[in-house]
Amino acid sequence: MADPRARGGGRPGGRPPRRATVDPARLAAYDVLRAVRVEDAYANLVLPRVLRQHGLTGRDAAFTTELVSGAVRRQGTYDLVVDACLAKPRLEAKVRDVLRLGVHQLFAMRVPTHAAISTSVDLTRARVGVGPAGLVNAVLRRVAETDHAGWVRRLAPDPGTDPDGFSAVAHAHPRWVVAALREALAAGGRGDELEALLDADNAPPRVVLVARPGHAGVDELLAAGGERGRWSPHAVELAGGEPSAVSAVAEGRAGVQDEGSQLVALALAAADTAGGDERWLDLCAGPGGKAALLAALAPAAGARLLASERQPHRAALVAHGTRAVRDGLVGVVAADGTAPAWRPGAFDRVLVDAPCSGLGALRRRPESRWRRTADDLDALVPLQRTLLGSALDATRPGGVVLYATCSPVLAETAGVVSDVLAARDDVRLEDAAPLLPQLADAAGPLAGTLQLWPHRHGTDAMFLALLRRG
Ligand SMILES: C[S@@+](CC[C@H](N)C(=O)[O-])C[C@H]1O[C@@H](n2cnc3c(N)ncnc32)[C@H](O)[C@@H]1O
Repeated sequence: MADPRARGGGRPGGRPPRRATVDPARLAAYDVLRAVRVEDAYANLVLPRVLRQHGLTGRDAAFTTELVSGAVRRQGTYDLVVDACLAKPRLEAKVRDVLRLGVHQLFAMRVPTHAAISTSVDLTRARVGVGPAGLVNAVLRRVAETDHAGWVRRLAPDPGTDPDGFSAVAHAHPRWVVAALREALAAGGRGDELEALLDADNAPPRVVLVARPGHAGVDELLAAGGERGRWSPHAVELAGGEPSAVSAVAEGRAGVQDEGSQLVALALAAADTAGGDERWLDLCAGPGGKAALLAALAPAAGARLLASERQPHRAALVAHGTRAVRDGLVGVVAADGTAPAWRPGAFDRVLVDAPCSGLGALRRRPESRWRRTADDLDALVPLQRTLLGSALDATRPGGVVLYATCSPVLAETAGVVSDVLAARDDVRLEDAAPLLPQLADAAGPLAGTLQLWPHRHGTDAMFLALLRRG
């Protein structure tokens, strides 16, 4: 990753100037971390705005993006390292932000040690004040005495006696997340893949576009520079650049969508529905990626989609995201899926892309692993059960419901499906594998369900279960 200071900011011989001004790439990175901390912002949402404010493009924008993503994603481990270098454990939050950015440059960005330290000191002066500059200098000098692996050896528990504790430090995931992912992998017979999964969570995902059928073709997207996706016939992995610069994306005929999410919509559309097939429902549609793909697919089946979402502002996002595929839409409504406004049995096929912990999408949401807690499941799982039950009620006999989560956590996947099946005698679980014959190695925790994995499929860890009303 190119360091902006390496291009004209330093003196010949590599020594940094004593009174350098801070480069905009690092100022921008700090500003994003501050927004994440103070405003509870999502790094990936706030980043484009901050890049624009600082006039950053190309390699400088890429530097800032990696700096932010890495520092936020690995903050748990970086904080341990920083704390081990402090005489007193208390640290002002602003200073911690600067140190997280400094540590990421030292450990993961191949920024020369002197540049990582001196720019962090300058950043402290510029954004925090002169006072803590000496502390930042001293801490980063200590951090730089050994590399990431050395610090993990020094700080992590023994992997033999505490494997989850070791992985939590080595791969910067909260311990409860490590335990939940280990359990989910083991349920599919993949207990030995934990390290690979945690590594994949720490690698920034490539940007994948979807060409919405009938409105854009894959060839049109390939012309923008990229290659075909691995699993979805509508996917193109963008080689680089801003997706919104692709005209089909700007016009809503294409969109940014992980292949796992594309497969969820494709699986629902591929299911056999004995009898009529005109009325499709997306019960939890916001912000609308899957609704847009379903609405693009529906006309070919002679169907139209109702997109429903509880939160009005997210329903508005669905309306915007589906503007180019309106011929496949009945409409977009803001409605609580647990108290439906439609009559029972009104739909032929229904998607429940349930609100979930999101632990399958950690690659693209750097801060989310540190915000979620195990207690979140206490509210999510009952809601997921209710939404799935409500979706089944909305489906006519013979129709299908696809239940999906962007989480592999067993309570949210196998647990919810098993509970709902046990509570009803008018539903059966069917084999979802034939819906996506191109997919390999995706057996889920219950027979017939599918589980995608970032380290295996290069997608988010989507879970899919196909249920049919009897
Ligand atoms: C995982 S997201 C759906 C993502 C969406 N399918 C897509 O592809 O863009 C879950 C959504 O469910 C919504 N939601 C939460 N509770 C709901 C409820 N009771 N009824 C309907 N939607 C709900 C959330 O606001 C959120 O937008």
